[in-house]
Amino acid sequence: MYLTIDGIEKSFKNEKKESIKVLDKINIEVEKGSFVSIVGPSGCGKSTLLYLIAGLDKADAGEIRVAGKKVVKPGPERVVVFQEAGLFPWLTVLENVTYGLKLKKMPKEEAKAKALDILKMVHLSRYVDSYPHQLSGGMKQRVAIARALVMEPDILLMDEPFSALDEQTRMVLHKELLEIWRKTKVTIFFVTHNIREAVQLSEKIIVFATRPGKIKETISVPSMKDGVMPDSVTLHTEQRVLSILQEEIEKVLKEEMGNDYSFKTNHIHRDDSGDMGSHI
Ligand SMILES: Nc1ncnc2c1ncn2[C@@H]1O[C@H](COP(=O)(O)OP(=O)(O)OP(=O)(O)O)[C@@H](O)[C@H]1O
Repeated sequence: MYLTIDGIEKSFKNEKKESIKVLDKINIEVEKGSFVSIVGPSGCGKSTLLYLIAGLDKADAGEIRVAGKKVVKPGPERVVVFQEAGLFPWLTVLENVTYGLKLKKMPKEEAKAKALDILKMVHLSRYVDSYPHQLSGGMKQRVAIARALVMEPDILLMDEPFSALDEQTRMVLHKELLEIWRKTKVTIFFVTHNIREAVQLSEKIIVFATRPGKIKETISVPSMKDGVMPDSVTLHTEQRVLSILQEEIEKVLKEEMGNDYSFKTNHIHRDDSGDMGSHI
């Protein structure tokens, strides 16, 4: 297996200094070149798991391996694309994308050629000399994806990369990300609270239970041989994920609202964008 998450556990201290278990015995195996999403209620530990894979945080127990190597610290072979593009405002698009290659001491011309190739893939060839403030949110996120891909990572970790974008831009970026994924065959681990996004993008969806976060169910998304998934398949898969999550969302609501909890299961719907409101 390309990514192996073996018995991962993680706790954090809350305001009262009590230790709260956030991730409990997480075991996941991801094949090379696959596209896996994690969905689950807000606070179930999706980002925490992603940071552990990135090496940005350390687990209390268990082990993570990517391409056979044990994860002990952050590295360019496990890049993260966050919700905020986080570009350097004083650098142009091209300079932002070549920044990591410069640190790797790649010759300037080689780095430039590589960056231009990737920028073409994300349809930003016309904007190489622009500065981040001159770009839309979607374009900034494309630069962030290009900056990650130029490092030729073993795995691309994406933490709600499109959740700040409007629906139309998100759709365009979904299409582009799938094109990139098919072209580069990069392994993608994608965290989202948007069920439809997970269904449209990934081959496998890992549904998390919450408090503590653990795997509730793993769903394979029917493959799209011609690249286009019929609406009926999307809706059916979304509905399956939603029904698995319903119990978890109710658990969160009950805990947060105590005796005031009066929701009925049929009051929990996703909105038209596939989002689940503030509880997922
Ligand atoms: N550094 C930290 N210190 C203390 N608690 C933390 C820390 N990081 C995360 N937590 C807690 O761990 C839990 C899981 O957080 P995490 O961000 O991983 O959840 P999530 O599923 O990604 O949520 P969301 O969908 O809202 O982003 C939350 O209760 C959060 O408050």
